[in-house]
Amino acid sequence: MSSILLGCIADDFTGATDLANNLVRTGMRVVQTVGVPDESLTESADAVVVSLKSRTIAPNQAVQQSLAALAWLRGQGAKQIYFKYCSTFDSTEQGNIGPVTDALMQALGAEFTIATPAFPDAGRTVYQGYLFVGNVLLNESGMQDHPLTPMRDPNLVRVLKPQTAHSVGLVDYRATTNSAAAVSEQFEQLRRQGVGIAIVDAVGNDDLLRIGQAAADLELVTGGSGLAIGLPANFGIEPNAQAAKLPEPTGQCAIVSGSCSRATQAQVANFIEQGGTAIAMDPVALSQDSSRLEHYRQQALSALAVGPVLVYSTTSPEQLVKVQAALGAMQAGEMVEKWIASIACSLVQAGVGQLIVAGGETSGAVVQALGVEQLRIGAQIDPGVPWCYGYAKLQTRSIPLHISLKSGNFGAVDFFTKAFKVLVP
Ligand SMILES: Nc1ncnc2c1ncn2[C@@H]1O[C@H](COP(=O)(O)OP(=O)(O)O)[C@@H](O)[C@H]1O
Ligand SMILES: O=C(O)[C@@H](O)C(=O)COP(=O)(O)O
Repeated sequence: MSSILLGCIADDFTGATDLANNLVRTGMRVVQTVGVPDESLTESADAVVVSLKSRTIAPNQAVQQSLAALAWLRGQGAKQIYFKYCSTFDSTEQGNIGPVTDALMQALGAEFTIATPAFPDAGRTVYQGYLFVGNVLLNESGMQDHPLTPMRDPNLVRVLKPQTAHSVGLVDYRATTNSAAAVSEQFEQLRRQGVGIAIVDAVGNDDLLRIGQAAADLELVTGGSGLAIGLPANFGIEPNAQAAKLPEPTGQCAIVSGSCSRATQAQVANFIEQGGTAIAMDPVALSQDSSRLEHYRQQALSALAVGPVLVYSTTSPEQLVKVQAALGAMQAGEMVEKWIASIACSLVQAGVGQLIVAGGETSGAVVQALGVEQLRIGAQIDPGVPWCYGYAKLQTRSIPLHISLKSGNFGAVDFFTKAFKVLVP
């Protein structure tokens, strides 16, 4: 097996498919693994994205898992390492963006790296170090109400500083809108000043291409998935339509959603408006009476024959606050993830062959419960969200499955209906 070029570590599962999607679109052959594989890669690939579920776990565990992923990727010959986190810089006060970046830098002997969450195709831009989502600042975008990582400061230099032992700097738009040479020059200047991590402005894809070119010699790059569009060219790779071909879809269609992001809320509402069958979970009632889970499961299984069924815990910020007050934020998150994962497994066992999962944490829980080990990346549905293909390993069965892991804030309002149409051959 030939060596891989780019080794990627993603802090959640939707983020991993988002990155894999951008790499495939720029011509790389990509394998996405679920967790760190036990064995060497068995197929040829230009890049491997190791999906972790490390965004909101304790920093020391996130570091440990990321270093294990790094060791495996280096074992596959990776020439450059890419740490992928959310384009909305999702982190708690402790991390995990800072601690994981520090640990990877140390392990790689890297004195300098970049932090580039910008993803203009999905409306995430960075200007003077301030992160915008669409036309509003990060802290006005709904991310201030995120269940696990509320983002209340849009200034990324300020957000990153308390999370890292390195000095944090900024490469601003004057360099990134100018030329790759100007960006390289800024990298050098900051490095000389003792800066270890530079937030990098980017408002358009051309900026990302220049940043990518300037980053060719960095051992480690970090960011959202947008940065990926500028990297394959450094390895002489060009776009190639064949890279996104998947087998034909089979089975019934279902959606499970534990995402409380604004975009998902609108997508759930739209699915219901269009007449789709939707089953709402009530976490507080469920925590008091576990038999409700069986009730939801039976409802979902009976509805499958009629058309795509949606099972969701998606709720408004006001409701979320109430549930979290009753159950605790992290505890509620874990319980809901477990319940949704359990229903997803039943749906797949009952014949669902096309499954959409909304929410990064939720996707991690579902993919792990399904026993999926590896995913191939197919056509993009909306920016940042492709269809993927893999095998669920449930009891003794290996079940082929098309699965789409939708980041909370990604996707058009009709995503839950449109996605299945994209898959039709
Ligand atoms: N109704 C709810 N009450 C409390 N927590 C919830 C509820 N619905 C979902 N959650 C939790 O909120 C978190 C959502 O995170 P995630 O799946 O990454 O989606 P997103 O980031 O789009 O909101 C998960 O841990 C999920 O279990
Ligand atoms: O970079 C992004 O925005 C996504 O790839 C991502 O990581 C989103 O996470 P969730 O909103 O938790 O799905």
